[in-house]
Amino acid sequence: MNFNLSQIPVRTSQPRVNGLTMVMDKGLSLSEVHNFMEGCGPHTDIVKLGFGTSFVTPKLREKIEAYQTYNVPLYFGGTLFEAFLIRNQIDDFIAVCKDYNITHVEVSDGSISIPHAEKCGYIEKLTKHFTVLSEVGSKDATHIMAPYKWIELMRAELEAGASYVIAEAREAGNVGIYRGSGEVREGLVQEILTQIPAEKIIWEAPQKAQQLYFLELIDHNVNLGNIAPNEVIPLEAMRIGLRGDTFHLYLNK
Ligand SMILES: O=C(O)[C@H](CS(=O)(=O)O)OP(=O)(O)O
Repeated sequence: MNFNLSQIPVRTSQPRVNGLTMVMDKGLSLSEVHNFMEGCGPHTDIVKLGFGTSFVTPKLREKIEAYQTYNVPLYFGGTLFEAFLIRNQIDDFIAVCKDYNITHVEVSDGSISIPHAEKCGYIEKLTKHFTVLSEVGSKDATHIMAPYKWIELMRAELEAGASYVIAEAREAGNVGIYRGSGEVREGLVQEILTQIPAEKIIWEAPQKAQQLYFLELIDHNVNLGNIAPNEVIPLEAMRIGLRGDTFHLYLNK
């Protein structure tokens, strides 16, 4: 930290296993990656190259290598996994990830329907090669799942070998664990937490109010995802009580 300030809650340290900040990169250029890492590397634990952006991003290899020089694990968005899967190209997906020395993959079914046993089979298969993050929740706002179902799917995916389960929200934070307005489905979240350890869940929380909800509900070391690159430092300050929204959380009254 840059100077001494008392009553700052202790953050887990990198490489973190909880307290993760997962960032969604939707197409930063090579030089922007270097700038981003210079400014936010100590507070960025994992980077998702969003949806199919990797297919069209110029200098992809150099960009991935750049992240790797900063020791930040990265993975292709779940949509890209689904794009390979629906084209019967899962072995090509594995080959591409290996070719780029990618260590993490996301297994999701947000845009397509996969029988759950089959999804768990992909998780199992991919854990032989990579650290797997699996995602629960649909990108279709009309697809509402009961809390018991979320719990059942999350539990099965962790048992299949996923290191974390990601709770779907999309880039806007308006589906999955949120209502269309962005409001948290609080009953759902709280019920999930009765059965699934918080350290094993990455909550997609692109909006500040959503991040704040989880910081207050769990703690400052909650795993949060789909954070925009320019929101990494503000989130880090908010985690430790240095933003108005959390200012009083850690002060001895
Ligand atoms: O990166 C992806 O594939 C998508 C992007 S968004 O969240 O739908 O905007 O996310 P994912 O949660 O990884 O499926």
